[in-house]
Amino acid sequence: MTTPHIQAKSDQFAETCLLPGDPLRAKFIAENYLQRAECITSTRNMLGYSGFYNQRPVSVMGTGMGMPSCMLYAEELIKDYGVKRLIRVGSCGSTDPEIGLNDIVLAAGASTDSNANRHQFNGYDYAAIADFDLLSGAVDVAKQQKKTVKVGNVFSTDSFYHPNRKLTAMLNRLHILAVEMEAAGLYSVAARHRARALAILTVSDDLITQQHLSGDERERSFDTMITLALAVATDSDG
Ligand SMILES: O=P(O)(O)O[C@H]1O[C@H](CO)[C@@H](O)[C@H]1O
Ligand SMILES: O=c1cc[nH]c(=O)[nH]1
Repeated sequence: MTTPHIQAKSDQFAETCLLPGDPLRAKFIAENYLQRAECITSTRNMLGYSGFYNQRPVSVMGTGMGMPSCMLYAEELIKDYGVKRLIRVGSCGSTDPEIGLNDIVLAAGASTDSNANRHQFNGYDYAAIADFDLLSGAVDVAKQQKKTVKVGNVFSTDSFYHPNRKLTAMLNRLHILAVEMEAAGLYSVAARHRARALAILTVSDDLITQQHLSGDERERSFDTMITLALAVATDSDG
């Protein structure tokens, strides 16, 4: 069975899927990290692949930018393709002076300026949180791999170019570590379907010092995050 947005056959996705916003980052991961990777969907150029890492099946698919796009793909992957673990591998802007370019943030929770979760929750405020097992698994794997990660709250925004000029300072006051555009929506979709989700993020923009990675680096670097996420994805306890 296909969906309007995914042309893969129903059995072609692994139970664990990495989800970068950028479909070309999905291609980069598939071609450089997976064994026997096969492109299984390209509808709207939203590339998705399945292959193996450490002999275990894993998929990777782009979600596009922003919550509406990410939530749509997450919903179809879970409901129509049986994906059970969704690990976002995204870029983010750091809002904490202790966190700089290329640092890794694990989004334990995701605050938001979006109404996307209120639509599902009668207008109430939903506390969007990562799956605890995936999160604690990622912390353990990071320790094994001797990688430093920061764990905390992030801010999922609908506006990359945010109208609030004081946003960074406001988020820092509430100890929010970074800004991105999908985690809050991904977490609510996963929770609604009793799937597991975690956002692992790499800092591409230091919003305090105004240092930025290039577009090419956002597509083709991030080895620290990718190898962490793949180890979590293929963890035998998963
Ligand atoms: O690098 P990705 O995963 O796309 O994530 C971040 O980058 C995009 C904005 O440049 C948004 O999707 C944001 O969440
Ligand atoms: O949403 C995002 C992603 C990367 N960098 C940002 O500043 N914001």
